[in-house]
Formats: sequence, structure tokens, C-alpha cells
Amino acid sequence: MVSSIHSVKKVHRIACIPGDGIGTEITEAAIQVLTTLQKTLGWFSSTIFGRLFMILKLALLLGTFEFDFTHLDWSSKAYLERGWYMPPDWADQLRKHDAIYFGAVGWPDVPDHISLWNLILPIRKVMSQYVNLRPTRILEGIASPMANVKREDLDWVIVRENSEGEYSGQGGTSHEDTPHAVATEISIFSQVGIERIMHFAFQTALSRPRKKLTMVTKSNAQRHGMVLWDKVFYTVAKEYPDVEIDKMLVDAMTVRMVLHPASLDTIVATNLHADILSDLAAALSGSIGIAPSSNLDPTRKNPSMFEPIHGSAPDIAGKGIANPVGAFWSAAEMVRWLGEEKAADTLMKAIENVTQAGVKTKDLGGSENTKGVTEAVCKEIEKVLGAQ
Ligand SMILES: NC(=O)c1ccc[n+]([C@@H]2O[C@H](COP(=O)([O-])OP(=O)(O)OC[C@H]3O[C@@H](n4cnc5c(N)ncnc54)[C@H](O)[C@@H]3O)[C@@H](O)[C@H]2O)c1
Ligand SMILES: O=C(O)[C@H](O)[C@@H](O)C(=O)O
Ligand SMILES: [K+]
Ligand SMILES: [Mn+2]
Repeated sequence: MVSSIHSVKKVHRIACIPGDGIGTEITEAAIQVLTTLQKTLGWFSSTIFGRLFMILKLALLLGTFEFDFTHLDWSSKAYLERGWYMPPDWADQLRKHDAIYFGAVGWPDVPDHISLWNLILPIRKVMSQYVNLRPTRILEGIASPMANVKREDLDWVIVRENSEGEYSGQGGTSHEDTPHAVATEISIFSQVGIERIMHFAFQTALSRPRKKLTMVTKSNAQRHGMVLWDKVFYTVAKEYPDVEIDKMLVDAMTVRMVLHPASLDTIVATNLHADILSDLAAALSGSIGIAPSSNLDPTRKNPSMFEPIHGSAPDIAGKGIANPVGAFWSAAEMVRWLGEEKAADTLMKAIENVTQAGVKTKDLGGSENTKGVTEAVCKEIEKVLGAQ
């Protein structure tokens, strides 16, 4: 009986790559929260009526959902021990899953370009995750470091091109290790690559109340690739007459983000520019520790990957003090991508109830550790569902 109930549940297969440093700590916390979410939404849901309803649903073979986590030990630590990050069939392994949950990669014992180019960048590229979606807003109970900025003033979505640009990986070094060393780092901007990210950005802008899109480049100094960006942006814009558009040079954009945050809504930028702007956005909304990201293949042919925007933070790793909120928010984005809207809303509500109650890590001015925030969010999930 139990196994037949089990089998009618929708199963979301998640590949988990905790990676390095605090990546392992926040991934463990995210799995704890997701497991609580699944259990609470399922059998133990809240009121007696909720439970009866759930039994009825199960009896009708409708079921709920559960996560099936596969843990993948693809990390710098493993690389140092065995000489590789991912096995040769890594892409096939990942494609057996519905989504990928990622912690962080990078450790001081391995050069950062080796770790990035052996783990996260091949996944983003080979899985065609050409969008990196990075929402930023000031959560309940969190204050921006900018004194006069109110919560409603900062509500942005950064759409980062995630497959090419400055991250093309093309270039090389001549006369290496001599005083005449010469290195090139070539950016690639393809019309197809720009068009698809622009369409995604316009559709994102359209889905938001303000329908406003700001495009960022550096097309004054960089006169080829960035100029193509501008050109494609204005061409694609013609298909979206309901979206209000404007254009910024990236240097001036940093000023506008700090001085006039309320003037921005959806933002589209290249791989590198959006990488930098999204760290700034996270800091302006309280901390790098709260910001989520979704590496999306919008065609859904490949699994998409969800991770906080921060890195492995070697300076605080192993201390149990990393802020898990960015990891939880990323988990909520994953749950939404998998079609579980109610579960995603529940998780976001639980996170914000916890920040509002002042249960926060040190980076947000609080005194809790990772475990304390995680347990508070788990308890809050039960409360939020119990109240429904
Ligand atoms: N996508 C990724 O996995 C990713 C992202 C960024 C950096 N990295 C890698 O991570 C390593 C460290 O990079 P970095 O120091 O430039 O950036 P980082 O994001 O790891 O850390 C920057 C600062 O923010 C703090 N911080 C980050 N996350 C936090 C959290 N959740 N809670 C509290 N404080 C937090 C850190 O303690 C540090 O002081 C490098 O190897 C880098 O290549 C990986
Ligand atoms: O993409 C990058 O630049 C790094 O992996 C990291 O900084 C990130 O933002 O994911
Ligand atoms: K990360
Ligand atoms: Mn980054």
C-alpha cells in the first residue's frame, strides 16, 4: 500500500553538486529545507481537513510530489585527490535529471580558471543554459546599506547572457613565462546569441508590472560586439511595443543603481557585465548571501541549474555561518521552474517570515548561524502551510 502511494507521487529528479567551501554548507541546508517542504506539503499538511484532502487525493491516485536527490561529488577537493572534476559521461548523467542544484565552485588550492572551466562553465554551456536570471529585491526585515532606499525602491531582475561574450574561452598565451608574454582573451558576440537573450529579456519585462527594460553595454569604447548588442536590441524591441526601453553604458549603470534604484526594473547585460552588476545588486539589497540565480535552458531540452550567486567564500568556510537565504531562494526558483508554484510561494513566504522576525546571519547584521536560519525556515514552512 505504502509503495503504491509512493509511486503515484510526481518525482522531481535533482542532481546536487555542492562543490566547494560554503557551497557544501548551503546545499545541505537547501536540501533540508526542500525535504521539509516536500514532507509538509505532502502527508503532514496542516489541518485535519488538509490531511483528509491529502488522503483523498492519494486515494484518487493524484499524489503530490517528492524530490529524488542524486549527490554528485564534483568538487575541487575531489579534483585534488583524483585529478578530475566531472567524469567523461557527465552530460549524460545530468540529462537524467529534471534540474541541477549547485552550491559553489572554487578553492584556493586550485587556480580559479581551472575550477570554473572544469565544472560550472561547461555545465552552463553544454546544457545550453544561455540565460542566467538574477532577481534582486529587498526581503522583509532586511535593510539596504543605502540609507534612503526603501524596500519598494529596489525590485530588479537582471538577465545575464550565460553562454558566450567575455566567457567565450577563446584566446591564448604566447611567449609564456617570459618577459614578452602576450595573452589574448577574445569575446564572442553572435547575432543568434544576442537575439535569444534579448527575446528572453523582453518577455521577462513583459511579465512584470512595469514592463520596463534597460539594456547595458559599453558600446562607446568597444566598437564591434557591443555595437552589435545595441543593434540587435533595437531590432528585437520592435516586436515588443508594450515594453518601455532604455540603454545605459555599464559604468554609468553602477551610478544609477546606487542613486536611482527605483528607476530600474528588468536589466539585460552581457555575461561579464551582468556578473559584476548582480554582485552589486545583491550588496545593495542587503548581502551577497541572499541573491539567487537560475541558469536556464528556456527550451527545456536540458536540465536547468539553480545556485546562489555567491562563491565558495573560503574566508568563512567551515565555520557554519554562511547565509543560506540565497540558497533557499534559488531552491524556490528551482521548485517554480519544476511547475510547483504553491511550494515555491510557500518557501518564499517562509524565508521572508524568518528574515522579518530578525533571524539572520552576521552578514545581515544578525547573530544566527546557518543551522539556526535553516531550522527557522523549516519551522516556518510548517506554520505557513498550517495556516492555510
Ligand atoms: N558560481 C560560483 O560557484 C562562484 C561564484 C562566485 C565566485 N566563485 C568562486 O568562489 C571563490 C571565492 O570567490 P570570491 O571570494 O570572489 O566570492 P565569494 O562570493 O565566495 O565571497 C565574497 C565575499 O562575500 C562573502 N559571502 C559570500 N557568500 C556568503 C554567504 N552566503 N554568507 C555570508 N557571506 C558570504 C564571503 O565571505 C566573502 O567575504 C573563488 O574561487 C571564485 O572563483 C564561484
Ligand atoms: O560566472 C561567473 O563569473 C562565476 O561563476 C561566478 O562569479 C558567478 O557569478 O556565477
Ligand atoms: K554559486
Ligand atoms: Mn559572479
